[in-house]
Amino acid sequence: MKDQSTSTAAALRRLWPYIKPVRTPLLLSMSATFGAMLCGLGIPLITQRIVDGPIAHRDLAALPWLVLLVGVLGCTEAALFYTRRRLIARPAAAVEAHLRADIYRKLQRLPVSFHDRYQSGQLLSRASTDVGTVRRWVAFAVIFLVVNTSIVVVGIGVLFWLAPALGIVALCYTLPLVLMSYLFESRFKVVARRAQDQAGDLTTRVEESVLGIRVLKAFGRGPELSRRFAAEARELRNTEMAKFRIFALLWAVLIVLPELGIAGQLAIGTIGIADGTTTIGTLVAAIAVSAYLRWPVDSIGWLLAETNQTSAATERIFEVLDAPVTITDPESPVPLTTPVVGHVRFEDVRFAYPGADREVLRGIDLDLRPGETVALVGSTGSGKTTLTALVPRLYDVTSGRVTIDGVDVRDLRLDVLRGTIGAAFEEPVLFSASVRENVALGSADVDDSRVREALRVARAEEFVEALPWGLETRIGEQGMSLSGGQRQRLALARAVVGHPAVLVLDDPLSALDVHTEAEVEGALRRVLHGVTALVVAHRPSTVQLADRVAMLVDGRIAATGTHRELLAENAEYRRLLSTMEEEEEVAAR
Ligand SMILES: Nc1ncnc2c1ncn2[C@@H]1O[C@H](COP(=O)(O)OP(=O)(O)OP(=O)(O)O)[C@@H](O)[C@H]1O
Repeated sequence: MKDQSTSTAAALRRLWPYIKPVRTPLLLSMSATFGAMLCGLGIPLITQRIVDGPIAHRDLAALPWLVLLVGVLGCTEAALFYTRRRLIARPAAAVEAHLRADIYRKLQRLPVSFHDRYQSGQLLSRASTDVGTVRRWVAFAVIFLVVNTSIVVVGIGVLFWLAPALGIVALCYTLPLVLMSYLFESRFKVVARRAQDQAGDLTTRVEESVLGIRVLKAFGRGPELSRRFAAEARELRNTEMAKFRIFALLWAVLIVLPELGIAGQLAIGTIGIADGTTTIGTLVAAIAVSAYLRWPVDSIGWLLAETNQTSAATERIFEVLDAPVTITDPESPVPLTTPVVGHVRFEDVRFAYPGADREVLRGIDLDLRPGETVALVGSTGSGKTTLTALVPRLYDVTSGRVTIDGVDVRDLRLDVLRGTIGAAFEEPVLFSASVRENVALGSADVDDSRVREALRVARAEEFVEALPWGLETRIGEQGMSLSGGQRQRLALARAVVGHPAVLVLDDPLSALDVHTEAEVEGALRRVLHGVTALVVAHRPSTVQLADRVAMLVDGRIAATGTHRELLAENAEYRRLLSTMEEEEEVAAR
């Protein structure tokens, strides 16, 4: 139990940098709550005075003052509770906003290898559900945990002051109750974490199904996926049920023990009255105090469970915030001489994905002369995409180096490197934003004329102008649907908008029909003009656009040369090309 409370406390301590800036309103809110609860606790004591004074002596002289005092205490209690709410809203929202911003910023900085490891649903639930859990804890649970525990201590002190025997009875049920709630909350923490993970998995499943709805429909996999989803949802339900069972047991204990305690106090108090050692007013006050303490005592178990859930959420949030950012700016960046020439070299480059025991690239030497377009071909899984990803440092080489104009890409500031390179990927991702924003994403500080120029180069200007709001038309998931070719051309425009010296393109012609391919090919021809480009080619037509071809076999460059040279001299290249042609024919059918 000790270990667990230590780890809960350690996890929650991590929140201190977020809570520190709002500690003053938080403490004021806590004090207001404590003051309000003290007012509530004062009312039974006045009741004692009324019972033992005006009622016992049938003398109403003091009654108006005592009643007025009850009224004043009641109003103060209400005013303080109001103040608590007013004070806490802003700091709790600030903690939530600060955490969320940090997670988002960190997710942007984390390398692609981190995102490979985590499912997007898991990350989404950390940035939304877990952060929400922390906000609720700051706004409510932590305040009431401190205040209610203090009020229980003060209340039991009052009972001892009224009649020690009644105080002992209260202690007898309060201590086991707190102990039991500790036991239950430790079980609850494990189940709560499992439920959070399962909810994350379920979110991923929904997200994937929505994003891949075309594939699922095309292959008629909907019913099967629904069955799998139902099975996972059932698992989550079972975990939630286990959570509720633990909670139900906790509540049963929370109810039965105080009731038994009040029964004991009634018995002992009544005997005291019969003996003349206690007054009726004292017994009434003691029962009222015990009744008033019911909620604070009952709530401790629940608040501890909330605290545990928050600690689990905090651990998950910090798994992201603590993840190492492995691809960073160098300590002493080397500048690129301007204008950038765009001479790209791969020198004995080796690469293995993190955690993989097999190297994907095993000693790549490739020289891309300034302004040259090199097509990268190779059988599926030979490492073409991986090789292109090393240029903008989406991954870092395991050994060897990639240079631009003689400078190792790891010695360049990341913004300089990525400003020098334009990239487009096999799947042209569009964001829910206007055409202009989607294209301008390719470079910082581009104006409309640059966006239009990029659209012109990528042969996208005409269809963009035909969109209902032109450049302002919202596209992406929540906007207008575009055809495959239109998406590819926007992705190309995005790649060239910053006038990059180097382009890395992961087959921008794949997955296009013949007509669209011709359109994008035209665009590509213009895009490639005057820049150094490394283009992954899955189709013979892409190969034709290149000055030179490099063939990847088994993690090494097996041959380089012009398309004609390789066709004439290299049997393996001929074989590869005919496979590519066959695949293209199958795709066209
Ligand atoms: N994120 C990743 N983590 C671990 N292994 C990966 C990752 N991405 C790719 N791989 C593996 O690295 C190898 C090379 O993949 P890569 O995508 O670079 O090949 P490719 O030549 O571009 O293939 P294709 O022509 O099918 O697009 C494959 O065996 C693949 O399974």
